[in-house]
Amino acid sequence: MSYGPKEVLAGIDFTASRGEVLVLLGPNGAGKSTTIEILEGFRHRSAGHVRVLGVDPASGDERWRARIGVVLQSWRDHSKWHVRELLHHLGGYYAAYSTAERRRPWPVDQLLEVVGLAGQAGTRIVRLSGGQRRRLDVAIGIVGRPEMLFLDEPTVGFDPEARREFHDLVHRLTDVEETTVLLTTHDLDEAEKLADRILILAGGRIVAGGSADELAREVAGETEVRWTQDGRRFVHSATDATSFVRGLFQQHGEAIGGLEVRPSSLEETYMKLVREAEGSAR
Ligand SMILES: Nc1ncnc2c1ncn2[C@@H]1O[C@H](COP(=O)(O)OP(=O)(O)OP(=O)(O)O)[C@@H](O)[C@H]1O
Repeated sequence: MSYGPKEVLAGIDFTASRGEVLVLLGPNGAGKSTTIEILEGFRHRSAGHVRVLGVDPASGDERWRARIGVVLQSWRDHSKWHVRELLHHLGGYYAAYSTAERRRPWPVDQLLEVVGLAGQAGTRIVRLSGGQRRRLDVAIGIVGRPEMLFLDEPTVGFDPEARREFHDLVHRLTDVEETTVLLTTHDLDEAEKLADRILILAGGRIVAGGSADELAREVAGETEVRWTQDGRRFVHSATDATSFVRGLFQQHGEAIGGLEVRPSSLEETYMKLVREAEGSAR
C-alpha cells in the first residue's frame, strides 16, 4: 500500500481461520489502521491479493458488507438518538440478509444485555459516558451478527470491569457465534488475554506472528532469574533458566533465597522485536 510515493505497507501476509482472534500490535504509524481499512473495503490497496470471506473487499457488495462488522477508532454522531432506537434502526438494514444459520439482526434487548447497556436502552447517545459510548460502538459493529468483525482499538476509555466484560464478549462471539475477530490494540495485556495469534507490525511489515508464548520463545535469552544470597539481591538473564538455577543450587545450596524465575513478558518481547525491526529499517 502506498499513499502517493510513500509506501506504508510492504509484505503483509496472513490468513485468519474461522472463530480465531487475531490481534495486530505495532507502534504508532506502523500501518495497523491502513491494513484494517483495506480489509474492510474502506481503502483501496495499491497492489496485492486480499480476500475476506472469499470476496475481494475492493469489490464487496452489500451482501458481503452485511456479513462483516466494523468498529472504527472513533465514531461521533447520532447524538440525539436513543440507544435502543438507533440499534433497532441500524439492525433493520440486516434483516434482508438473515439466513437459516444466522438470524439477522441481533434482537436489540439481547444485544443490549450482551454489551452491558441494558440500563441505558432509553438514554440519548449524547448523554452516554465515554466507555458506554464505546460499548455502543461495539453494539453497532455486531448488530448484524457478523461472521468477521474488525475492531480498531475497541477498549479505549474502558474501566477495568468494562474491559473484562468486553473480553468475555469477544470470547462469546468467537465460541458461540464463530465470529472471526481482527483487532488492534496498544494494550499488551489485552492482546495476551484475547489473542489466539498476535501479529506484530513494524514499518509496514509483519515482523513476527504467533501466540504470546511463541513470540516470547522466539526472542531468546530473556528469562530473568532473581534471588537473594547473604542479604544481597541478584538478577541474571539466562537463555536456559532451568540449568542456570540447577547450577546456582549446586554451588550455593541453602544460601539461595527468594528465588523468582520470570519468562520474558509480552511487553519485553514486543519492545525487542519492534526495536530490531526499526533498527534494520534504518
Ligand atoms: N490518508 C493518508 N495519507 C497519507 N499517509 C497516510 C494516510 N493515512 C495514514 N498514512 C500514513 O501511513 C502510515 C501508517 O498509518 P496507520 O494509520 O495505518 O498506522 P497505525 O499503525 O494504525 O497507527 P496508530 O497506532 O497511530 O493508529 C503512517 O506513516 C501514516 O502517516
